Amino acid sequence: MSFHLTKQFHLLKPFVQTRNIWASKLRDYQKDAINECVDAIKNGIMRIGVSMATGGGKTVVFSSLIEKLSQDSGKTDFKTLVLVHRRELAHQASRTIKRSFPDKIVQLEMGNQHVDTRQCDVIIASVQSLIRRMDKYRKDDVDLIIIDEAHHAVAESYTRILEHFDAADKNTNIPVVGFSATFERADNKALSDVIDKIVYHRGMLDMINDNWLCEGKFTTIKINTDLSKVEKSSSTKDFKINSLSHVMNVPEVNEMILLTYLQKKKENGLKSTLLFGVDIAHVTNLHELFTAHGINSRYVTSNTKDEQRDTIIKEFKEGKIEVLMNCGIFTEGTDMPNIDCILLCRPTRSRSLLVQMIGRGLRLHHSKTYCHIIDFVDSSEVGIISVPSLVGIPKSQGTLDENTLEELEKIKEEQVEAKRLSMEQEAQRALENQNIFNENSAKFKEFIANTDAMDLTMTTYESLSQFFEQTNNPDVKTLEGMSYYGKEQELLGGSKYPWVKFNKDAWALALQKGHHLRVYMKRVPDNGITVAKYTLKLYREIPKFLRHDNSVRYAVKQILVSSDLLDIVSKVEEILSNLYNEAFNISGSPLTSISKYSKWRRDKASEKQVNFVSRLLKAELAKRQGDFERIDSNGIATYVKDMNKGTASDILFATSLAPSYSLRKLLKALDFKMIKG
Ligand SMILES: Nc1ncnc2c1ncn2[C@@H]1O[C@H](COP(=O)(O)OP(=O)(O)OP(=O)(O)O)[C@@H](O)[C@H]1O
Repeated sequence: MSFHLTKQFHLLKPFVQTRNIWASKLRDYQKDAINECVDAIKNGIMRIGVSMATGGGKTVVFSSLIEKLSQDSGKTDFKTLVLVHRRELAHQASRTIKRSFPDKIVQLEMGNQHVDTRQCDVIIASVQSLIRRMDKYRKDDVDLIIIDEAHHAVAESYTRILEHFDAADKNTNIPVVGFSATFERADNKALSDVIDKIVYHRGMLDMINDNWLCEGKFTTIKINTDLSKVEKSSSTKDFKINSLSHVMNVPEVNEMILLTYLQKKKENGLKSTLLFGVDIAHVTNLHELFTAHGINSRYVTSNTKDEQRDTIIKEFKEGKIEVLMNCGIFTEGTDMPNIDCILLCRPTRSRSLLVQMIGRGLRLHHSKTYCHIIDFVDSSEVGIISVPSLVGIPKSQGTLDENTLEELEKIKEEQVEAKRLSMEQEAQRALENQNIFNENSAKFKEFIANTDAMDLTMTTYESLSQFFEQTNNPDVKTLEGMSYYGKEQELLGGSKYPWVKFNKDAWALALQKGHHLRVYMKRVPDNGITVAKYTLKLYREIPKFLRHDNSVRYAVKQILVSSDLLDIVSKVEEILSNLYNEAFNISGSPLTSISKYSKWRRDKASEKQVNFVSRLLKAELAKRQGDFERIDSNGIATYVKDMNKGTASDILFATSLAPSYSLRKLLKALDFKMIKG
């Protein structure tokens, strides 16, 4: 009985308005959608999808598509199966087809209604009923299958039905056309088991811009709940209703919903509000609360009898009910265009559910300019599809208040732009860092090469007098016969460079950018006597981004070991001139800048330095109260007040290497000074 369109697709003609009473009224985009379907089928793409925002008139479109394909088939007994998954959708489809094509025989396969296959043009079947009555149908009984709200079509029951009619794969001979507002969020892989191509898409914003849908104003209200612990269903991944109800159906949240409604009603003169609650208990509690505050509200749940439900819907449409509450009933296929406010009190992780809920309010109606959509979101927003996330705003920046979809799109664009900018900046920074890295590692390599070279080209002074001649050190003669300590004081402490003693047998000289030289003295036995052995080391501070391990701050290079401090000192001279001229790429004669006699060192210490040194000294004094007799915080204050920049930077440098030693020494010196008066 089935008419195999694939064999006759060339017979399909572009859609033209025919005898249907709606045809003259079909909107342009609806005609386009029909033509796209016809074209695809003509080209042998038999399992197709039409994506159209809620309220776009999918029922109207598929009614006309049925008529079109039926006419083109030339068959007098062309039969269409429309698959729906809920009562409202079945009735809506039935109404629309009958109204559009009054001479078509439309029958329902649902509940206690049964189709007479011999004399029916359109079978509207609820999936749940049809699956139990499949024996009644032969596989070629139908010529076209329409799936309403096709994002559900991946469910097993749909597949079984499609298999029964030999329409479960792309080689099907009969077209399968799915309609949905939310294809994009369905599991693509799974959806592709049922649909091969989405041939037409028209989104919510396009429809609003073209005035086919009413503008929404979105407000988010943060409520003090934590949904992160709410259990999730393993199949739908949405919150489990029981668990969600525990968190949402609490007096504080319900009161917040009431107060928000009252406030918005006052501001906007709301007349017809649709509220989505979590479960029957939630809706009942809210109903009680709203009624107690004089609000004319009713509710519909799965327990409400069909007749009663129809009466409530009728009264609501007539404006007799202010707030209509429901849980899971009015999500799809509800056509109540007068809705001017939606209270989303049922947080969801399902994008399609949110789209469907919002869609109820966006139908055009003479009584409203906007539909106010109020979204109650928890503070964590973990995985919740809230209104901002719906339009691609990852996480709402604060809350929304009366934002239109267009504004939300702008917010999204701004965020995308900000993200793009920050990515660009990051890329730029990364590039700069890379350059610095390259430059630094080049410098570092060069530096290492230079220090190696220095080692090789090091001038070894044959004698002290040769050193004195070459360094013009006037103090030379007094060194003879001095103790280690005396020599150190003379050659390092008395040097023209600001060496600091940062530990008992250790001195350091700051170079630049954290790089410094250190001289360590070790007493070693030599032919029965103890002699000093000095080691000169270069500490090169590793740039932070080059550090593999945060505890390793310096690259250390041993430069010279000698028992003669003068060797060390002359080597230092050489290193300094090499370093400052080459490795650090400083032109001119920068050596004076680290000289103890540089002018900058005599300037008064900055306030920051004064405060910092003062804090360090006071903290050290507090730790070692008993060690000093006279020095106190007043003494410290007097000392730091007159401190110059050179001294301050020496103290800070020494304490950066060994925090306590130099502070203790300084306190001791100050204490001594105080005793002396
Ligand atoms: N061409 C048209 N002329 C007049 N009214 C139309 C037209 N198309 C759609 N409508 C009306 O727009 C409303 C929404 O249509 P319909 O219910 O078919 O949309 P839908 O896309 O199926 O929505 P939902 O996804 O919410 O079920 C209905 O009231 C319908 O009568």
